[in-house]
Amino acid sequence: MSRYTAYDRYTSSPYPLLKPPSKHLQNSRASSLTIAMGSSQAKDTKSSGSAKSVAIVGGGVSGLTAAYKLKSKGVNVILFESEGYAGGKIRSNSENGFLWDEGANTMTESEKEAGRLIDELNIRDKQQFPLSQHKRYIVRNGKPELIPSDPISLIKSSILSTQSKFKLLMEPFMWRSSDQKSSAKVSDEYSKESVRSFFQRHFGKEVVDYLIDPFVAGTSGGDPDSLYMPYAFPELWDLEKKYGSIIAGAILSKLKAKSSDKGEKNTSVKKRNTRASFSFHGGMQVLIDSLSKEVGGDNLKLNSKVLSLAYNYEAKSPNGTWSIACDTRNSGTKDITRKQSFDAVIMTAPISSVQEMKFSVGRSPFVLDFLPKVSYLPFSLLVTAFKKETVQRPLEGFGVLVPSIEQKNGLKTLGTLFSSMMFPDRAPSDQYLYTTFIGGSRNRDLAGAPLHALKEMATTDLKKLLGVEGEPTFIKHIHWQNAFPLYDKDYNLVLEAIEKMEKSLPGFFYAGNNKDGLAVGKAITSGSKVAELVMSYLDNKS
Ligand SMILES: Cc1cc2nc3c(=O)[nH]c(=O)nc-3n(C[C@H](O)[C@H](O)[C@H](O)COP(=O)(O)OP(=O)(O)OC[C@H]3O[C@@H](n4cnc5c(N)ncnc54)[C@H](O)[C@@H]3O)c2cc1C
Ligand SMILES: C=Cc1c2[nH]c(c1C)Cc1[nH]c(c(CCC(=O)O)c1C)Cc1[nH]c(c(C)c1CCC(=O)O)Cc1[nH]c(c(C)c1C=C)C2
Repeated sequence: MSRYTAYDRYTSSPYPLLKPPSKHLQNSRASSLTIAMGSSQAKDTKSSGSAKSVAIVGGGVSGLTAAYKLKSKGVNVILFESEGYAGGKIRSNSENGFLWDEGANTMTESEKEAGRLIDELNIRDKQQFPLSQHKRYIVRNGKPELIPSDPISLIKSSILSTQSKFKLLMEPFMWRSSDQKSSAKVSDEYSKESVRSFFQRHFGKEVVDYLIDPFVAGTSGGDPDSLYMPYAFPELWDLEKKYGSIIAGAILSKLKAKSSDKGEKNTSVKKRNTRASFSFHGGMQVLIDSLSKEVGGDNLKLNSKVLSLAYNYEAKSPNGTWSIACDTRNSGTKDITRKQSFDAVIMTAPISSVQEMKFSVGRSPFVLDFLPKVSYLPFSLLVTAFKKETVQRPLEGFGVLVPSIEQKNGLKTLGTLFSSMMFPDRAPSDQYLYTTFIGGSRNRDLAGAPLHALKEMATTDLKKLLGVEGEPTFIKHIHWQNAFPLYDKDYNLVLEAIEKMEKSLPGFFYAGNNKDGLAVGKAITSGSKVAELVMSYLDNKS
């Protein structure tokens, strides 16, 4: 299974053996439909008999989920994917007894839609939970320290100074009842506050340096100065608005949720630990393969890079249709192909790709100059294996994260997943497999370093942290030039521009991780929700 992309460079080894819902946007959808269609057009067409057709652009997990959901409701779908494979930022690979993920390594069911999809696809029995997943490490003074997993062990641990522990204990005193008149003040004062400033106000600098900084690096590739609270942690941002203290707020809202759950039946989904991370036997690819199978090969147009989208309508008819032109040269076709007549379009390609596409409405071009430039984070992943006897201090668990401040101890990587400790069947039994992340907003330049330099960085850090000796027995390099969008200070402008596109273009919908959050579960929810919106749009279209 080897796949090379033009979009993201993939370099093979020279060693053969070797939680942000964009509520503002979701709420605005109903009004955008009214504007796009006019109230006189809103007729029920369920009984019209003719099947509707929808074009989906982008075959990542959000596009595949949208296609699967629509198809299961009887809608004709065609999914256009520029690469020769589906999955986008999810893909697994295997060679010589090793199996590794090149994009997302794990996911959770924090989003209900993710659990629902796994059940619908019938892949529950393929779920694979990492061994000792709660053992996660942070580097302090050059050494990996276990991150305490509950408040008592945090107080007991040596990961924070006494002063920081005291500040943590005092944070609940920032609490205000939600009906206090000044309740919105804190967040208003610090409107668009950076992640660093927010957590520093609540917990102090050391907590930011040793807990928040590595956490945001390990979940978004960002850093506390570039990320902004309303987009990076919308739930905590809202909790503060409501309660002042985030610890007290979290406890109170958990209690409220528990009491409102009491009446509900104890379903198997409810009993599941939705926060646990997992993959599948065969890697994250299992999810993609299963979705692709459901969507069906004929509906999945690979090697089809969308170049332009046109909304065509006739003066006297209220209902227009979309046509799409794509470059299919990679699939052996000589030319640009035009596919006609879709009732709606779901766009899941990154904004940077949308900016390269041409849009038109009738005979007029629809110019996208209002779409701001999105900043994307580059990454290199180094997958390495070492003979077990050459690793002096192997650690059990999920992985280790390196706080920025620890760069002073010569560490250059952002963190390493203990891939075969989590999933022992992914490497021969005499070897350990690791996945090391380099780059992100902390070290944009390092992400593009040549392989020999990246290999040196990864092995040097693994030597310091785990005591690996000698050369890796196996190495793979994956480079993502645009791994994640950075939800920075002005990300609201991007979200507003997406909303403007949706309002201005009839039957045009946007979904995916450039809008609704980075986690795989959020991309699934995004695809699922957009399919529902499209269904109600189609039902209202005559
Ligand atoms: C290295 C890495 C590690 C990650 N780790 C995790 C993790 O452990 N857990 C987790 O929950 N999430 C993780 N993520 C994030 C998660 O994988 C992504 O956010 C999610 O998969 C995005 O899905 P998507 O469908 O929104 O976008 P994408 O997967 O980016 O899909 C968009 C698709 O659009 C296609 N496209 C672009 N332009 C065009 C065009 N012109 N025409 C047609 N198609 C086009 C692209 O080829 C792509 O397939 C990770 C991501 C990366 C990169
Ligand atoms: C060091 C860099 C990275 C590592 N993984 C990612 C990066 C950038 C990418 C990533 N990992 C997760 C997500 C989803 C985030 C979400 O909102 O759920 C993304 C985009 C999953 C994840 N990884 C870590 C945590 C705490 C989570 C959240 C889910 C969970 O709790 O399991 C921590 C972590 N990431 C990396 C390492 C080495 C590590 C911890 C030791 C690598």
